[in-house]
Amino acid sequence: MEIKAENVTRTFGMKRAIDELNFTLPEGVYGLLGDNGAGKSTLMRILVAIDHQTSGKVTFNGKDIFHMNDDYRNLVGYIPQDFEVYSAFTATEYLEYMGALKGLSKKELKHKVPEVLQFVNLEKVANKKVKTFSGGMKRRVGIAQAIINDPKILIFDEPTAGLDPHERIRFSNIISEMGQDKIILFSTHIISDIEAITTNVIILNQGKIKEQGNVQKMLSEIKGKVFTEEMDRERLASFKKEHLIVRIRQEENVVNVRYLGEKESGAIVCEPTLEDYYIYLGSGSHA
Ligand SMILES: Nc1ncnc2c1ncn2[C@@H]1O[C@H](COP(=O)(O)OP(=O)(O)OP(=O)(O)O)[C@@H](O)[C@H]1O
Repeated sequence: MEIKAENVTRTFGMKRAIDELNFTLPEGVYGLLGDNGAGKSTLMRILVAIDHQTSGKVTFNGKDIFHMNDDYRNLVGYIPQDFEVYSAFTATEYLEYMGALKGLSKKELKHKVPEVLQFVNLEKVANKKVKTFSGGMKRRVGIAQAIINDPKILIFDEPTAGLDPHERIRFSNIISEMGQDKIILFSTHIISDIEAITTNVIILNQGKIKEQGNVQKMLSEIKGKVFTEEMDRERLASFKKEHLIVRIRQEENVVNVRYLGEKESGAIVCEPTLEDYYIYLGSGSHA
C-alpha cells in the first residue's frame, strides 16, 4: 500500500502554496513539519481529495485518487485543522451518525461505537453531550469519527494543537498504537510531538520539501555539533552574534545556552534533537 505524489503543485492566484512535490508514503507514520504557511494544510486537503492540485498527480496503489472517487474516500479518515464539534448529540449519538454517513450498518455501529470510544478513552462520557466537552475531548471525538470505519489512511492536521500535556501524550500514544498497517500523516508545529510519535518526517518550507526521511539519519548530520554552555548575560550578547542559538534557558545566576557550531572551551556536547536540526536547516548552514 502506498500514496505517491508526483510533481504536485497547488497555486492560489500567483501563490504556489505547494510546489512540485514528489514523495512516496508506504505504510507507516509520518510527521509533517513546517512554519506557518509552508503548505501543510494545502497538501493534506489534496491527499484526502477534498481539494485538487493545480498540476501533478496523486496516486494510491498506482490509481489516480481523483478517479477513485468514493473508493478512495472510504479508505481515508481525516481531522481538519479547525475540527470542532459543537454537537448537541451525545458522543455515542454523534459517532453513530458519523458512522452511518460512512456506510456502517446498525449492527456494525453497535460494537464499533463503544470500541472507538474506549480507544480514545471517552467511554465514561459516552452519554454526555459533545458540546459540553473540553477542547481535548472534542479532538478525541474527532479521532474516533476518523477511525470508525477502520480507514487505511489517516490524515490529521495539527491534531495536538491546543491540547493540554496529558491530552497530547494520550494522543501521541494513540497515533503510535494505530500505525502498524496504515498510512498516517499528521502535521504539527510541536517538534517534540514528532519525535514522540515517529521516526519519519517530511519538512516543508515555502511549499517545497526541504528534507524528508528518517529522523535519526537527519540527526547524524549534526552529531557532535550541538552544545550547551553556561554563561553570564554579558557574554550572551556577543555569543549570540557568533553562534547559531537553539535555546536560551534562564537558570539561577547564569543562562544555559544550547547552540550549534564548534565547541567552545566550557561547552558540553549534547545528543542532537529534531529541534536542533530544524534550526540548522532554517539557518541555511545545510547545503
Ligand atoms: N484558499 C486559499 N486561498 C488563497 N491562499 C491560500 C488558500 N489556502 C492556502 N493559501 C496560501 O497558501 C499557503 C500555504 O497555506 P497552508 O494553509 O497550506 O499552510 P500551513 O503550512 O498549513 O500553515 P499553518 O501552519 O499556518 O496552518 C499560504 O501562503 C496561504 O496563505
